[in-house]
Amino acid sequence: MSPNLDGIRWQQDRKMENDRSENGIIEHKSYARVGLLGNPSDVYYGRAISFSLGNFWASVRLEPSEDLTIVPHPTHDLVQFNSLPHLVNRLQNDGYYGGVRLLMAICKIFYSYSKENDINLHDGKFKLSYDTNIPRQTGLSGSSAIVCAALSCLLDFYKVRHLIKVEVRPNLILNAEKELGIVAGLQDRVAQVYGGLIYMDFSKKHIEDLGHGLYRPMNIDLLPPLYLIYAENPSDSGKIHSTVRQRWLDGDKFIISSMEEVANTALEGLTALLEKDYTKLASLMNRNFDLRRQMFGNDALGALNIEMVEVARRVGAASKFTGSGGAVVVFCPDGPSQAKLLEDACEKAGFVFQPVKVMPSFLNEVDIETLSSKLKQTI
Ligand SMILES: Nc1ncnc2c1ncn2[C@@H]1O[C@H](COP(=O)(O)OP(=O)(O)O)[C@@H](O)[C@H]1O
Ligand SMILES: O=C(O)[C@H]1O[C@H](OP(=O)(O)O)[C@H](O)[C@@H](O)[C@@H]1O
Ligand SMILES: [Mg+2]
Repeated sequence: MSPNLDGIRWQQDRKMENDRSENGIIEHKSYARVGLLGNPSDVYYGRAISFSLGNFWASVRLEPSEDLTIVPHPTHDLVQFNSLPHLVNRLQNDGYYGGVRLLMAICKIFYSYSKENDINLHDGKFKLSYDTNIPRQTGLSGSSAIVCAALSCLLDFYKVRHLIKVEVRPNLILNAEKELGIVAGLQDRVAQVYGGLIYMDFSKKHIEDLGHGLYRPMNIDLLPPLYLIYAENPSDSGKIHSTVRQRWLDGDKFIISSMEEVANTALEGLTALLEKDYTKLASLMNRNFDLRRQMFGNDALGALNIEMVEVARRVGAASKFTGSGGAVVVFCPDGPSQAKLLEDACEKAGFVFQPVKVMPSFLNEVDIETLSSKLKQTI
C-alpha cells in the first residue's frame, strides 16, 4: 500500500474508533497462544513459558443496549441447517457448542467476583457479540481467547479495570471455562491476558499463598524464528480419555517425576532464552514432547498429532505441541533452508505450515498499575 493510501486508511480507522467510542461501543481482541515449554505441567503446580500468537485471534464487541443480550455467532452458533445430514455433519465436526455459553459464563464469573470483592457495578446493560478465526480443537486456546476478550470488554464497560488485578484475570477466565466443565489450566489464560512472552511459575506455594502463579513478562526479541504446523480437520486426535490426571492425584511416582521434569524444561528454557542458547532450546522442546508422549501414550495423543511432530523432526527441526494437541510449534536450528524443507514436507502431508508471529504485550498503563512493583519489569 502506498504511504498516501496508508494515511487514508489510518484516518478511516481513527474515525471508526471515534464513532465507536461515542456510541460507547467497546471492542477487544485476544490472540491464540503457544505453549513453548513446560506445558502441561501448569495443571500440576509446574512451570511454563508461553507466548501470544498473532496469527489468530478472537474479538468481542460490547454495545450498550436496553436489554442484556448475548448474540449467537452466525456460523459458530448455527441453529438453522440445510438438511439433517448438514446438522449431523456439523455436530460431528464442531460439537454441540459455540461461543455463546462462554460469553454467558464469563458474565456470571465476573459478576460473582465483583460481588465477593465489593466492586460496585453500575446498572447499564449491553449486547455482547464475538467473532474468531482461531482454528478449533487445535490446542491454540480458541475458547479462552473468546472469554479473555469478553472479560476485557466487561472491565471497560463497568470501568473496573483498575480494581481487578492482572494476575487474577487468568483465574476468572479459567473459572468461566471450569463452570462449563471444560478441563484446562492457567498457562493459556496467562499468555492471553498479558500478551508477549511470559515465564510462569505455578509452584504450590505461590498458588496457595497468592491464589495465582508468579508471572514474569520476557522480551519477545529473545525468541528465534518459530513455525506453526496444524491440521485443518484434526479428526479424533487427543480425544481419547487420558488417565494422567488421576494417576497424578493417586501419587503415581512416574507421572509425578515426569511432570517435574516437564516443569524443569521451562526453568532451563528461561536461562537458555536469556542466553540465546538455541541449541539448548531445541533439545528442551524435544524433551518436553517426549515426556508428554511417555506419560500419555500414543493412543491418547493421536496418530495425526504425533505425525505433525515427526514431520518436523524428520527434517532435523525441534517440535512439540502448542497445547494438548492439534497444533505443533517448531524451531529450525539450521535456518530458512530447513524451514523450506519442512514447508514442502507439510504440504505433502496435508498440514498447514505458517511462520509464527509473536504479539507483544498489550497491557496498558492501568493494567500495569495493578501489578505489584517487582512484577512490572520485563526480564
Ligand atoms: N471457534 C470457536 N467458535 C465458537 N466457540 C468455540 C470455538 N472454539 C471453541 N469454542 C467453544 O469453546 C469450547 C471448548 O473449545 P476447545 O475444543 O477446548 O477449543 P480450544 O482448544 O481451541 O480452546 C467449545 O465447546 C465451544 O463452546
Ligand atoms: O496440555 C496442554 O499442554 C494444555 O492443554 C490445555 O490447553 P488446550 O489449548 O485446550 O490444548 C490446557 O488449558 C493447558 O493448561 C495445558 O497446558
Ligand atoms: Mg480450550
